[in-house]
Amino acid sequence: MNDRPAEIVKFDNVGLRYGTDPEVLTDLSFTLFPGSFYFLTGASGAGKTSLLKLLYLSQRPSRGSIRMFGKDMITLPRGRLPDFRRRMGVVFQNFRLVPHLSAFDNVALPLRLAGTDEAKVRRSVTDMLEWVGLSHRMHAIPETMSGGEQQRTAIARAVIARPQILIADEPTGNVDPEMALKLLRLFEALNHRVGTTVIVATHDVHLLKKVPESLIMRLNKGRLSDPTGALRYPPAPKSRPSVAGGGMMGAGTMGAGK
Ligand SMILES: Nc1ncnc2c1ncn2[C@@H]1O[C@H](COP(=O)(O)OP(=O)(O)OP(=O)(O)O)[C@@H](O)[C@H]1O
Repeated sequence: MNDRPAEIVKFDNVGLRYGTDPEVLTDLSFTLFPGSFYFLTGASGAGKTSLLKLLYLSQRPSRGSIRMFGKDMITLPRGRLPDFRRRMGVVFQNFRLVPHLSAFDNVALPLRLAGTDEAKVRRSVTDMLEWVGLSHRMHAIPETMSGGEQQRTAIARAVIARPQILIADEPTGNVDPEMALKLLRLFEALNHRVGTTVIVATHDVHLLKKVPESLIMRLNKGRLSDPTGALRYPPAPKSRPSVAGGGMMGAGTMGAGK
């Protein structure tokens, strides 16, 4: 009935150093549960981006154990990484949109890479761009788009393939407070309606209050300030209504536009 693992991420005594430098992440042990909403916070240089890189598998830890989706990521052969990356949506701090592709083609990328039928790609991407309030900008290339439009395109691309986990690095760093709130509502909608686990790194403490049910992980110089991991931990994931049929694609707008 439910093929999701009880936990989506489990770190045990993870450490990370770059080259021969001192560790930038030390003794990280925590669990992320499916369907929960996490903020990762801490001062600049605390290690937020480094922790997210471990999560989206672009960096291997120097020590410790990382399990994701019920599998050991440390011993996973490199060739299997793409399978696992496909389950993740990543919003990078600097968007990383493909500069010569339109908003439409950027958002379509994950579906096309997965070999999705083109008619379905067209339908899904059109729906998704509507969902993020960008129908009128679908043919625009990134350099002609505002920061907020690029950010929403990046978010649409991250969620189009309905990832099991959304990993977002300072996703509101480049937009005004009104847009920041709008984007946060998009993440909440994804979390509520699709059941995606969300982790958002931010140093903006005001954002934390905007999602009352979120769980807060605080990094301090590479350590989680609560040694047990995420603060205000849930004993178990909250149950979410199951998503039938089109799920997010069929959900119409989710408050992204106005
Ligand atoms: N590729 C790298 N090589 C060497 N050191 C690095 C590398 N990436 C990050 N660091 C160092 O690791 C530490 C943590 O950096 P990280 O970018 O993870 O922090 P952060 O909390 O995301 O900071 P910010 O909020 O400013 O983005 C910093 O001291 C940084 O200089």
